[in-house]
Amino acid sequence: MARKIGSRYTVHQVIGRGSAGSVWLGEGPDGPVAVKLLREDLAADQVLVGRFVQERAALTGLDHPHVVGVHDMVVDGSDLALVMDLVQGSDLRTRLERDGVLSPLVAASVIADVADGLAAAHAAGIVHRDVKPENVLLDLAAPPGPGGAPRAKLTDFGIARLVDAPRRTRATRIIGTPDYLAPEIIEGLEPRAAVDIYATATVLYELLTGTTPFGGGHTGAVLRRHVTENVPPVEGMPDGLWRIISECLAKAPASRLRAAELAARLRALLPELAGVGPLAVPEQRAAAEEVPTPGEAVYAETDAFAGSGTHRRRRGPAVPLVPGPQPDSTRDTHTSLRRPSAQELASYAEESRAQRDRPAAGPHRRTRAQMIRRRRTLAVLIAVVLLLAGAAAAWTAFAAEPPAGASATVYTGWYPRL
Ligand SMILES: Nc1ncnc2c1ncn2[C@@H]1O[C@H](COP(=O)(O)OP(=O)(O)OP(=O)(O)O)[C@@H](O)[C@H]1O
Repeated sequence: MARKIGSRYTVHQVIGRGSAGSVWLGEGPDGPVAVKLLREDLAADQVLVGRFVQERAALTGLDHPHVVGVHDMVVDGSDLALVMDLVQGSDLRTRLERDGVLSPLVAASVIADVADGLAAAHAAGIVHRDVKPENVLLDLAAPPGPGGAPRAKLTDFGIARLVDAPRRTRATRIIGTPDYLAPEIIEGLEPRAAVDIYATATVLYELLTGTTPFGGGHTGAVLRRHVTENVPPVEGMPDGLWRIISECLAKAPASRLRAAELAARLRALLPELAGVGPLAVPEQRAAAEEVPTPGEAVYAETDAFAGSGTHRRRRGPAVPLVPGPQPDSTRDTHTSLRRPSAQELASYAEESRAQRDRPAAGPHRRTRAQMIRRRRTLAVLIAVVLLLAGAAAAWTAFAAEPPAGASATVYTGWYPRL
């Protein structure tokens, strides 16, 4: 049913839902638009509305072919709406869920588009802070790129920061989606453009392999891996792509490529990626189903954050962006987390080293089948040990004589014959 938003826009039907509200197909004076209508509790927050108005110029000023443009912002009674370019297509998460992995050529082309969009934003002094497949829209109305790759547009610039601030950006809180968080954010540094590069490389890795490099298990484990672990090489990944990913996942922000460099390096690789088939990585895909490691609940602000691995977990409950009613989406989203203390990170580093020394490459590399096998072996071993112990106890109970004065009922174990 049609509904008026401000004096200039009419919305007709919901085309998507996120944690901050719903996205509607709408009509404006210049033609079709997408209208993101923020949740009522957010729209009623005067501080938040003030910040949106304040940042209006920055949000509406970004004009680039690989950025979803925000045309207008409407504050009207209980409605707070962002009027955007209407992108005819799906988001990258939906594509990834459909295809599992993308071919190196398509993945590199999509990420080159994203990096181009980021370069424009960074040049304007805007850090996205929540780059992830959900925030990349694929424009199926635009002529396709190399290898039939859909053209990509980055959306939701600065929205995470605006909606979360000012209540939840205290020094002890982290804003972002765990799998894509750069280590410096976890360690408490001010997020700069390099955090977007780290997240973009994470998305590229995910498009190629079906999982994020540090995701899987409990949120605390994910954050620890970002800070302490290096991503091991992936078999079959084209060398050029692997070098780019490794450089952009560098722990030191200054060592990462700039957005324009990333786009240029990826585009230069495209000719040699033509004809290279998608990677076969069945084992990693199953990793998302692993169970959390016990004792890793230290970071979780609410139970909803447990098991934040976003890869292949899209049907889990959505995590609310700010306190309030549950969002109507069924997807995970960005979260506000307690930042771990230096001591906690140090102890996780220690734990990580211990894990590395074990034969398995780490809990997030273990498949469900492997874990089930491990558990079965362990159960059989325990059963054998218990049986042997029981047999030994029974034998000694019959063979040994109780000490003088000892009651038979308290004599339960082996006792030396005197
Ligand atoms: N400009 C747009 N044009 C067309 N469809 C859009 C547009 N913006 C968003 N959508 C659709 O609406 C869905 C929800 O978008 P929204 O930005 O609200 O949430 P999200 O980014 O998926 O998740 P979250 O905001 O919780 O992180 C998207 O997945 C996409 O399918």
